[in-house]
Amino acid sequence: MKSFLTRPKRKLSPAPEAGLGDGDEPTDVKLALLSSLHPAVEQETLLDILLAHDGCVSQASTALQQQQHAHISSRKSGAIGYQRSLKQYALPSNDTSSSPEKKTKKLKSKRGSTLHLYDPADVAEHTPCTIIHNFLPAEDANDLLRELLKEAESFEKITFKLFDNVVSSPHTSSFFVESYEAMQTQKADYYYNGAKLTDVRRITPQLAKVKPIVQEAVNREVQHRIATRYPGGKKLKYQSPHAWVPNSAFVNCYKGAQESVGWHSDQLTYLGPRAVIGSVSLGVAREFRVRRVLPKDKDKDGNEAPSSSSSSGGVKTAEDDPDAEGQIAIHLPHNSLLVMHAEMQEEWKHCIAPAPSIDPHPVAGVRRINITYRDYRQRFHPRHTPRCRCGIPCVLRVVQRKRDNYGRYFWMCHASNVPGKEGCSFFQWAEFDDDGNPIYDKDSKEPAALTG
Ligand SMILES: O=C(O)CCC(=O)C(=O)O
Ligand SMILES: [Fe+2]
Repeated sequence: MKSFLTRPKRKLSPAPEAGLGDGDEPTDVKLALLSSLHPAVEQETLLDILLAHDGCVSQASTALQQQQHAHISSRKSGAIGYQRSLKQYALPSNDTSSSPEKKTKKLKSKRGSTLHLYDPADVAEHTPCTIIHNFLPAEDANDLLRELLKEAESFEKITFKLFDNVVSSPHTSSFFVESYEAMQTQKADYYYNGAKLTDVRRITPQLAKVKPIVQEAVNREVQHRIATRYPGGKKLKYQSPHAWVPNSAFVNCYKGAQESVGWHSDQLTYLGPRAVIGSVSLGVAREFRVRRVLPKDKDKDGNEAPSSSSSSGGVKTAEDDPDAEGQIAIHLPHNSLLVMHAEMQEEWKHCIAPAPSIDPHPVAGVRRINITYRDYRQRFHPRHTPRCRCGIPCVLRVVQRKRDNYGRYFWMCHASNVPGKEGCSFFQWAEFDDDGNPIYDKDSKEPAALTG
């Protein structure tokens, strides 16, 4: 059984008012105590409940008495999409000593563990994302799914260079834009992993129909997040103050349990800093894993840690330690909208992990379709951004892994990812105004007349 937490042994913090087993005892001792009080309940369930009560054995025990043991202990193994909330384990409480902030801290996943989230409230609280289930009218979701499954028949794998090898991502994808002109521009001007896209398509009728619905929901979620979770109820520094208006969509297809996408942050080169992305899932439910990127000065061998995010479509690299702070798995069922908020790409990485097994979907079979609607900003058109000595537009990255200059953006050569090309050592710090508009130095072309 895959419970919402899989973890190594850990120690829980003492509860504010410690009773029997509510102090600083190791988790194993607390579990043994709880187990002796509730011998019929599975260990995993007991640990879940213990965590939901901040390690307080007496509260966990009371909660267990109040719940129907049969219901809890008969939970079956991790069928993806099974709706479960951390809150179901928590007693209603007037306890002002346990602030939401404190709970977030304690429920966070730890090194080597995965926190599995199903409930939208848990996703909003523990990750930089929000999720809306049953997002579209059921028939619209199926129409979109059918349309994109047909498109996906001719999708191809993305190929890129990792160290000295040319590798391809173990899933297929294509890029959809709104006009014929945009298709031409995409093919001519834009670089992804150092190469130009050859497969750029015109937005399909169903993708176009769903776009305004996604737009409205994402803007609503962004405003809600700003008001409820950001310091002072204000947008983040460098986050755009304008409404999010998607003008393109990457569509991914995962055929079968083994197709996946490796750990990465999405490229900010054309989205700008603090980008927001609206991601629709259709077909087979899969796990979307996220993990916070921790800055560090040296790796375990004492070498300087590499400094930048990897780009979209990348796979696990030597710089990645996916277990550094544990992982969070967000379950993405058919017809859900996941909003990746402004703090996501700079501070977190994400992936679609290969699945041990999947539940086939009545329309999609073993396939999952994912659409990421994106807002390509005019000011980040490659005609405006710095070019390196190879003569191609630079990639925008952010310092994620080093404490020095942590969170600073920079432009660098894109070509080192191009199969067959070496690239140059071009580097330039990127400057933005408070709203994330690029400030280029006086000698560069200043896109002053542009908005967005
Ligand atoms: O399939 C997904 O849900 C995520 C895809 C993704 O991360 C990407 O396209 O950058
Ligand atoms: Fe991504």
